[in-house]
Amino acid sequence: MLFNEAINLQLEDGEAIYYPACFDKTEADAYFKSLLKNIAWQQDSISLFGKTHLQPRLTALYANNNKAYSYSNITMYPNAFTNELLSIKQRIETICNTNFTTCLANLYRDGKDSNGWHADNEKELGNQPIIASVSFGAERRFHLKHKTKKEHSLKLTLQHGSLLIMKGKTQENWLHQIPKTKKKIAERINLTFRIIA
Ligand SMILES: O=C(O)CCC(=O)C(=O)O
Ligand SMILES: [Fe+2]
Repeated sequence: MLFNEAINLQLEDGEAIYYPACFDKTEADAYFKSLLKNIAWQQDSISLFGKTHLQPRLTALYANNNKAYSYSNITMYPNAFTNELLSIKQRIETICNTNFTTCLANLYRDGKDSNGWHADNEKELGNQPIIASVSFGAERRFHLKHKTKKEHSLKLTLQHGSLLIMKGKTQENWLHQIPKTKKKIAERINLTFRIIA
């Protein structure tokens, strides 16, 4: 595989590009290990359909401003970026030609952890947001489906050290999820860089 090969996922009414090897194995191994230890992981409760549940994964928010991020009835307040997150941010900013303000980190502890169907369409993200999603650790399946054109859907495996960029009308027209899996799998860290201005 070419280093930093870019694969355009050719989304109908959207735009997504996948870089299977944005970080090489040595870098990705090191980032995984230290992010697991150093991120301020927490498990929040969310309200869905009038019921309160613990979120099926751990999360943390980092930013270079003090703007909160609210979704599923929770409001997260940011920590200041660590040097490590800043170095990851810098790498993907060069690729995306974009300056990100905020990083939402997700830790999927095992196959029972997940992220249900959603679009990242909160109003603080603005119109046609660009979201850059970095994966370290165990590989997980990522599903995309068009909101109205049922024949358009896509499944891919997000690899250790990969980058997935979603932009344009993707959040307007598509939903995405990380489904649970019965496979015995290890932890996965995902970092989604966003702009909250
Ligand atoms: O874990 C992932 O790859 C997806 C995370 C995600 O969709 C989100 O945080 O909005
Ligand atoms: Fe998302």
